[in-house]
Amino acid sequence: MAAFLGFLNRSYTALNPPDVPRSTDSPLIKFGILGAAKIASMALISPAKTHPDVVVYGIAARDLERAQVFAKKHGIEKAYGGPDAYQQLLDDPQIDVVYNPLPNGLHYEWTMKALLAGKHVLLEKPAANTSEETKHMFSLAKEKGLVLLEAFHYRFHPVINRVKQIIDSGEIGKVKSIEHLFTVPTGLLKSDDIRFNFSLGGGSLMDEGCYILNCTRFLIGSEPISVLSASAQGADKDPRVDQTTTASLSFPEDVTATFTCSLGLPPRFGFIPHSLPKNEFKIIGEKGELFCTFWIIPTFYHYVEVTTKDGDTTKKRTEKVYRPQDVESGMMRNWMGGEWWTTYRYQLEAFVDRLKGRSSDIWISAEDSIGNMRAIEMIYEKAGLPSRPTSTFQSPSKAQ
Ligand SMILES: NC(=O)C1=CN([C@@H]2O[C@H](COP(=O)(O)OP(=O)(O)OC[C@H]3O[C@@H](n4cnc5c(N)ncnc54)[C@H](OP(=O)(O)O)[C@@H]3O)[C@@H](O)[C@H]2O)C=CC1
Ligand SMILES: O=C1OC[C@@H](O)[C@H](O)[C@H]1O
Repeated sequence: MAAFLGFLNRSYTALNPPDVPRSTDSPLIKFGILGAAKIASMALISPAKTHPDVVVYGIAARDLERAQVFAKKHGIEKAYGGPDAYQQLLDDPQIDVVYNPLPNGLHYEWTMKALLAGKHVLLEKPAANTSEETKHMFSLAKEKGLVLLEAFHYRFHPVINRVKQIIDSGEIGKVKSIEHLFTVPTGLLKSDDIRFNFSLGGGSLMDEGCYILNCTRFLIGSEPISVLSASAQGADKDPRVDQTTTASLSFPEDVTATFTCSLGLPPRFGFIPHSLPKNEFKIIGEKGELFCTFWIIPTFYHYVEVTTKDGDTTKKRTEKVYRPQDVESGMMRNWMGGEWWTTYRYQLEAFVDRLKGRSSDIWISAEDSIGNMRAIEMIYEKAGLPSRPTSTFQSPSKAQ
């Protein structure tokens, strides 16, 4: 009962966060959003309400009415609409930071344009369609002295840092393998969803696989050496779009990572439907195992189960980690946070810290983002699928 009430309390507050007073010490950091994307509310607008230094100031949509409706709904001051709306938002001197939740295939063009306009960028995952594009974006950000972050929000939540801490402590022994599942049942996503559009950077590997690869590389602490096997089931409308991908990767020190990601997992035995999305991993070590579920939305629900064997004795314990202080000693010692803080709220805290020149020890570096896209490309190649198309945008910048 207490657990259920805790779940209700956390979920309610996470979805209806208290509006905190704006800071009067320094000018507010003004965010502008490119596109009235579904994820914008959860990933930025809601977290911004509880950050005293931040305001979401502008929204640009291809359709003016859409921008205005979105602005009214979320209390956003400025709405840009029409074919030039995105560039108009970038040209607004009031805006300090651009949030880019456009379809993956447009990440590169609009992040480059935002950086060229002198804006910091919070960029949705995956960073771009290719690793080359990812490299160019980070080179330009560096050249301009701007903050660019690929929004792998889960990395800023205490639970994944606690998992990393358990692994690094040696409690389950040397890691031998890691198995991931990140799937949604068939029918949850409509066939016209951007995730099924090849030129917009669709595919399960781009959408959910990018998280799996980022998490695996983080937990193992190295880059994959090779792809041992990879197979993809193409979507009905376009076989180049992987509806489901299964792959196995080899990492240094004989670690193997296996995963399945899916934008619509077909029914078991052809007729028993999967009712729930899955988001979980199991790490097998020489002395035990660690299982973690719903690491992508841990505020709402998750648990970590650690099983260790000592001779004939098996010990099992379950942890739930919502607060920075639950990550014993180290990494999150000085972090703000709370049980209802979402992954996105923790991410915004770290992003603003960077903008203010305070470097947090949890971050997604340029190398991390580039390495992730490389891993995606390696898997597509092994599965016999093309990488998602390169953008036609030509950057005038020398930082290539
Ligand atoms: N961090 C997270 O937890 C999540 C991240 N994402 C990522 O965020 C991004 C957006 O996802 P999501 O919010 O689900 O997507 P939506 O389809 O809701 O939003 C995409 C936006 O892109 C704009 N757009 C511009 N050009 C096109 C085009 N040719 N076709 C379609 N849309 C276009 C539209 O803006 P306009 O209003 O101008 O028409 C639209 O609002 C993706 O990169 C995805 O991977 C998605 C979900 C969760
Ligand atoms: O970023 C995301 O997180 C959750 C997924 O189910 C979704 O498709 C993806 O875009």
